[in-house]
Amino acid sequence: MTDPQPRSEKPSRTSEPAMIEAIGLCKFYGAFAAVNDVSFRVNKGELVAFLGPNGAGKSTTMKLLTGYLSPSAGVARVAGHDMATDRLAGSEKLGYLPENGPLYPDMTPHSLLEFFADARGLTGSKKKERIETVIDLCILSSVVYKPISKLSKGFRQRVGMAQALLHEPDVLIMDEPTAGLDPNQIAEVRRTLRRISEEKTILLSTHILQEVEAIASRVVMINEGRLVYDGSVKNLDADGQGLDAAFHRLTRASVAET
Ligand SMILES: Nc1ncnc2c1ncn2[C@@H]1O[C@H](COP(=O)(O)OP(=O)(O)OP(=O)(O)O)[C@@H](O)[C@H]1O
Repeated sequence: MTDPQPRSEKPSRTSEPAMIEAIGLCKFYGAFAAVNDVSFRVNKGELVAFLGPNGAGKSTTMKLLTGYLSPSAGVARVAGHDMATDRLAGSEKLGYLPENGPLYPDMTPHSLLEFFADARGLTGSKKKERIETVIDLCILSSVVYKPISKLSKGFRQRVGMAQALLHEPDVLIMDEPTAGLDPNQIAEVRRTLRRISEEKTILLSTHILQEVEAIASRVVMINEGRLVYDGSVKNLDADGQGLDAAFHRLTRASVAET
């Protein structure tokens, strides 16, 4: 089988420590491999886009990295902590925005943030200050006392982001933070991401290739559970045909071989 991986360019921050590491990660459901021997790292300060078609295994990989699922084989590390054996320590450094945003639709953004602040052990003035900071950062002040169930998808995503940022994590893993948003909301989420990416290490999955060009420094791509690209955005489009064409080529490779 030919190797469709043009891993031709080194990430720009190779000297920085790895904050997210997937090492030979596998997740099997019966005989089906949702994630198959996936290895990559995200170094401190990088914003890496995680791409792949529907069903490629992005959410499963992210759940393995966050310790939400345990791997069938391999190791997931966040800030050096093995998420299978040292999840609590890793979780202190990690903010996670799951695919469908925050739960608890009957709560308001404020009560949800209070709930998570309590769960994170934040108290007193620190708790108040962190809640105010993430409300400002994610531009939530106009909806802070409305039930989450009544908020637009864009605001719900931002509530999820605020929750993920509450404990000042160094690392963010975000599963499709712009899914289902209109162009204005996407622009707003992008601005928020740019603001926070100055200080954080971020892995985010997306289907939107323009998103990648707009915000990411590097791309990791999977297809049918396997890594098919790990390199710069620039190199992904080395032949000048555009990112759509590159995505198509890389994610059709294994289909063509079967
Ligand atoms: N609990 C499960 N049991 C069996 N199969 C599963 C389970 N969870 C996921 N899968 C399968 O694993 C594969 C990868 O799913 P995953 O949700 O990780 O893909 P994805 O890349 O995030 O897709 P999308 O872009 O549509 O969200 C899919 O074929 C999915 O049906």
